[in-house]
Amino acid sequence: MIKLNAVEKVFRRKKRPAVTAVSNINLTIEKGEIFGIIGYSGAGKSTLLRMINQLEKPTSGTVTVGNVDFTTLRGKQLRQARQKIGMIFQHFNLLWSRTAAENISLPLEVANVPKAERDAKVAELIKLVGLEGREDAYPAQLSGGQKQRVGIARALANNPSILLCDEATSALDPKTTDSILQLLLDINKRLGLTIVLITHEFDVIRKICKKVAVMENGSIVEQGNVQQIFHQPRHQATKSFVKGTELEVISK
Ligand SMILES: Nc1ncnc2c1ncn2[C@@H]1O[C@H](COP(=O)(O)OP(=O)(O)OP(=O)(O)O)[C@@H](O)[C@H]1O
Repeated sequence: MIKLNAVEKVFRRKKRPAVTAVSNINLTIEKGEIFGIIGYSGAGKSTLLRMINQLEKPTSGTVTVGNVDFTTLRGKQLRQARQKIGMIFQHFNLLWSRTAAENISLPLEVANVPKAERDAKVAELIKLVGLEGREDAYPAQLSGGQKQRVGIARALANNPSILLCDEATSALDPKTTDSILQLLLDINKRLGLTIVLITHEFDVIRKICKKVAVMENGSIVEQGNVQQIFHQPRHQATKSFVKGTELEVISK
């Protein structure tokens, strides 16, 4: 379980006014759940997501993962705890000089996993994300969807229990988006992984998420079950996200 308690993030800048990116967030994400956070640009979604794995330190409040208060962790302890949280990105963040297999292997190298074990794990992950035959391709030779599959495999290398997705399908066309969402759903079911995703598209939310939080100006303005929010949006921001979305779901 992930629990955010009264979390706030203020960016203080030299000679310019401070920015409150996130204020007083209280959020509980259950183990094994696919949880979506939706909001327009600047709402504070990325900052909130990055506070879960402490890429951003909250200015105040606590972030608890399992029974561990992540906000108190530093150095080696934090690096070890972070291995249980994988992350994928809108622009994939792959190393262009490494093949697909070498990109996936990277976190295992960092964790000092012996070569034979690394190779076996990479082969297993390549299969899991459907990239058989593309192991030796460089990112420049892969489609957007294939690049994101490499990103997902790399994020899963250290057997995390949580996957954070930062606008993971925003750079992809609708068909490829669906195939990546289907893959995330498969992984969630097969591995029991908790998935937290941020997006500005309600389509993404309704296709795979069970619960959703709507953000505006750094705050959560509405949250709950996706179906319920889809049928009865209360806040103006939620209404505008829901408008125009059809009720069609990838087999959950
Ligand atoms: N490092 C930073 N320094 C100063 N301000 C920041 C920093 N990071 C984010 N902000 C500000 O915090 C607010 C929230 O940004 P954030 O990126 O979390 O929003 P978002 O909802 O993810 O939007 P987007 O999808 O455009 O990234 C914005 O006003 C942004 O300019």
